[in-house]
Amino acid sequence: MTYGSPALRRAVLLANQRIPLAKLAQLTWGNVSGIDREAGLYVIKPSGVAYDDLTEDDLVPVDLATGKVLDGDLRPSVDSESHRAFYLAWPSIGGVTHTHSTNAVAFAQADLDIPVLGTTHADTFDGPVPVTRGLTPEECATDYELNTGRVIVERIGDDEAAAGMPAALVANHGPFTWGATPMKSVENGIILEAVAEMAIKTLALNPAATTPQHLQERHFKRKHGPGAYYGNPPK
Ligand SMILES: O=C(CO)[C@@H](O)[C@H](O)COP(=O)(O)O
Repeated sequence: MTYGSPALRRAVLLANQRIPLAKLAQLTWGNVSGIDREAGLYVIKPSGVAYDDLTEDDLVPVDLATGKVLDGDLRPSVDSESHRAFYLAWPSIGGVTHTHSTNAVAFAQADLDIPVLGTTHADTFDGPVPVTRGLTPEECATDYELNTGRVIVERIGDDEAAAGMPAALVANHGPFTWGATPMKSVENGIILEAVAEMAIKTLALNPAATTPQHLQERHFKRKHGPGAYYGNPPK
């Protein structure tokens, strides 16, 4: 029995192959998954496999409820449990991406939210892209990857909030992004890296740079619809 439809496997393969094309990761420092909620599973990039060598058959099917591998000899990405935490928390998402893209990781390592410094950011993210709290020693010692996902869910909030803020930075680690499809989650990773680089350059030119709230909201609602959620969960 093959777990995960050919269409899902194709979508997840193409999304993973977009990571090196968009220069979001060195080596295999990134992974994408996609979910089939009816089947109660998601498929994810296998751990350590080069993007160039990746095939649809290599993708690892994982049981959503238990996190157990359903078939095959390859290990799922080490971040599988983080992906699973998002699928369990947010029913609307269909894909998750994790990368180590340089500028987003710089903000995660600096323990800084990515501020809204222009409409490029506001078009996609409804406020500053948050950095999470650090994991406690206990959270690091047990269920590390699941707890990594949990601190993001804790910081972002419910399904509606996750739609308005499809990204977060894990403190001292790096970005996770999500979306309605696997490819959308990668595209949100591409946008995140772009606005992180723009923010670093903007703040280097003018440390006092800001964007008026009314302009931020206009652009976010223009992109997401007038009724779209706006207002990143308060710290
Ligand atoms: O976050 C990390 C390591 O810090 C991971 O994303 C790895 O960089 C990729 O691991 P695999 O997906 O190959 O297991």
